[in-house]
Parts: sequence; structure tokens; C-alpha cells
Amino acid sequence: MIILIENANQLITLQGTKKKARIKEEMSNIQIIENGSVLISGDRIIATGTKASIRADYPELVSQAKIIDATGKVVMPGLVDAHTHLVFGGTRENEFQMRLNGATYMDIMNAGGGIHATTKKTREATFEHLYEKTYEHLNNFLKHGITTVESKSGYGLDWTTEEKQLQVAKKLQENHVVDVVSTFMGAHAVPAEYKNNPDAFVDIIINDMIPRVAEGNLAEFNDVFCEKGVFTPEQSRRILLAGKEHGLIPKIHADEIEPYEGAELAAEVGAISAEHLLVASDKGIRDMAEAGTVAVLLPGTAFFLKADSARGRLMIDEGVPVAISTDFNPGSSPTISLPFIMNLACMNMGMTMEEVLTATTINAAYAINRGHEIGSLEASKKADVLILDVENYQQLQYFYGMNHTHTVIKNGRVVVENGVLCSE
Ligand SMILES: O=C(O)CC1=NCN=C1
Ligand SMILES: [Zn+2]
Repeated sequence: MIILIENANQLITLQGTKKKARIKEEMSNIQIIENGSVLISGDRIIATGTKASIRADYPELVSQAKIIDATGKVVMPGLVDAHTHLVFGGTRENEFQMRLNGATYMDIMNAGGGIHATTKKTREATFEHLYEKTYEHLNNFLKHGITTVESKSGYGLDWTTEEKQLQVAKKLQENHVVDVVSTFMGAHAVPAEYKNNPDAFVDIIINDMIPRVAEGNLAEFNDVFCEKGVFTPEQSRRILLAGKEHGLIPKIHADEIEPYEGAELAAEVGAISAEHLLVASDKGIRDMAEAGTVAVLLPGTAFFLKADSARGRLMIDEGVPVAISTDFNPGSSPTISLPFIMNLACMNMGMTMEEVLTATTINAAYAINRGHEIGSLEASKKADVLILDVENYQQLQYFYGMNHTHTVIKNGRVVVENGVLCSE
């Protein structure tokens, strides 16, 4: 099918010259075309330009095209959420109340709640239940303009359930229009049964789980919660290097609650990204800038945990490529509203509205090794396109806490129209 989107007030292409995540000034250069047009054929973008240039350069394709009029609207790439714990059983609103009453995230986790509570529910849940529940989450992501989602395992902490989560994600990648990119995170917490012998659990992750993930082609990335009271930097290093030996690209939950040199470790092991970084050190930030490690920042988690946000402004100024994501999970960030997170990135991390657009498209794409395929509107990239019901891109952040998604095109097909799923 050929589609021509035209008359966009602003077409935000995020086009760039370098084949890597954007840093510093590049993050503000979002490449706007006034009165823009996007020409799509099949699942790919053919060209972007002004209305006149596209109609002059592609008369044959234009004559066969379904025309979508974007007058008064903004057109941009589909949003990319590079950090979620998408597949999980149960919910934890009870813990939300406990934290409103003054308990901390780690108090709850150390008392057997938190990740352990979700692990219990996920172990008990059937494959079908997890699949159907997560399918609905992806529908909700899509209605908010998110066309690719990273999904971490880590609520099993035993092979049977870790595999169940990864198989749910794999089946969703096959059946749901939203692209799902999988991360193995068996090192999300030390399960109760190994509380007194955590290194034995680390050995199981390294010697048993990681080889099975690789053999089954069940994930592209390997993540670890490097945190005081969870996994030490030494244990995290062992787990990430073992993953690399099996072709799993390292990611790390780093310096979320206590400073723990997780950012330094990310740079040392060549992680594609380090995530959270609320209390990353100056040295860790410099090391990440030098290594080109993408900082995936999660201001929604900081908001929900009533913590200070990561130093996003400093990281950008120091040359770290920054992405932002929802961290969608039942405990520390139960939201799929990436648009709201975009506003928090401006309000609480000192990022500009232009940088935030880069952080939720092309840089988020590079954080999941998809920068060549998605995250900007340019010839031969996937036709994942949003039409937003705002007059200019600033209104996306300005009118906050709202869903401005009008139309979503995924792989060249209209899948959301007037904010409604086409299958609904
Ligand atoms: O609490 C959860 O379920 C998710 C989380 N993992 C590390 N920080 C938060
Ligand atoms: Zn997380």
C-alpha cells in the first residue's frame, strides 16, 4: 500500500548523518520540515520533504497513494520505549499505599515484597494469562504512539518462569503489531530460596540460564540490577561478561537507589546502555560519555519513588547520549504514558523539548540496537509514523498528561485512527 501524509504543520524527521546515538547539540537538531510530507510504500519510508517536492519528485507513486491530510498537526517517528518490565503477573497498589505511608522501595523489597511479590504472581500465572494481559498493555502503548517496546524478563528468578516470560514476549513479537525487543533479566533480584547463598544463584544464571537464553534465541540483551542489597558490581560484572560470551548485549540497572559504580561498570564491560542512573557519579558519567554508553533515564520512576531524578542535563552536557523511557513495571513505574515521562524529563531533568524528542525516538532506538531501522523518518527506514493532534511539537510537552495521538502508522499500515485502535 502507498500512503502520502501531507500538509503537516511540522514534520519532525530526526534525520541525522551519523549512524549512532545523538550527543550534545545533535540531540537538539530534530530536523523540522514545515508543511511536510511523508511518502510510504509497503512497510518502508520512500521519502520526506515539502508537499511540492514530494508531488514533483514522485508523481507516479503519489497518483496511487492513499492521502492522509495532516493539516494543523505534527508528524514524527513512532515513539520507542527502550526500558520496560512488560510481562508480569499481579499488581502492587498495596505497596503504593505503603510508600505513601512512609515505607521505602528497599524496605518493602527486603520484607519480601517488591520484585519478590511480582515474582510470586508471575510464577503462578499461566502463559495464556500473561499473554492476554500483556497484549492489552501493548494496545495501550500503541494508542499512546509507542510503536516499539523493549521487554525485560526478571519476574521468574527460576528458569521455568524466566522462559515463560521470554516466550510470552516472543509470541507477542510475532502476533502484535507493536515490535517487542527482548532482554533477559534473570539477575533482577536474588530469590528467597537463595537469600543466604546469592553466589549460587549467580552461578545458575551464568551456567544454566544464559546458555539456554542464547540457544533458544530468546533475548538480544542481558540486564542486571546492580544495586546495594541486590547484585554487587562484582556479581554484575560476572553476569554481564558471561552474557557477552553467549552473544547477549549487556545492559545494566545502575545507581538507581544508592551510588554503586554501576555507570563505571557499564562503560567497562561495553554495555549498550545503563539505566536509571539517579545517583550515578561524575566519574561514571564521564566514563559513559567516553564509551558511548546510552543513558536510559527514567524520570517517571524517580517521580513515583519520590526521589531526585537522574542528572540528565549534566549527562547531555558531558557528551552522554540520552534516551528516556517509562520503565513500565508494577512496582516503581506503573505507567505506559511515555508522553507524561517526556514532560517530566523537561521539568525534573532540565532537558529541552527538542532533546526529549530525540531521547524517545532515535536515541531510544540505538539503546536497543535498532537505530538503523527505526527512530527517524528517512528513506528505507521502517514506516512507523505518528500524527499528533497538536499545532507544534512544543505542545506535546506543554499540554502534559494528555494523549495527543491522532493516527499511528506501523510498518506502513494505519493501526490507530482518531486515537482509536483500528481493530477496536
Ligand atoms: O520493582 C520492580 O518491579 C521493577 C524494578 N526493578 C528495579 N527497580 C525497579
Ligand atoms: Zn527497570
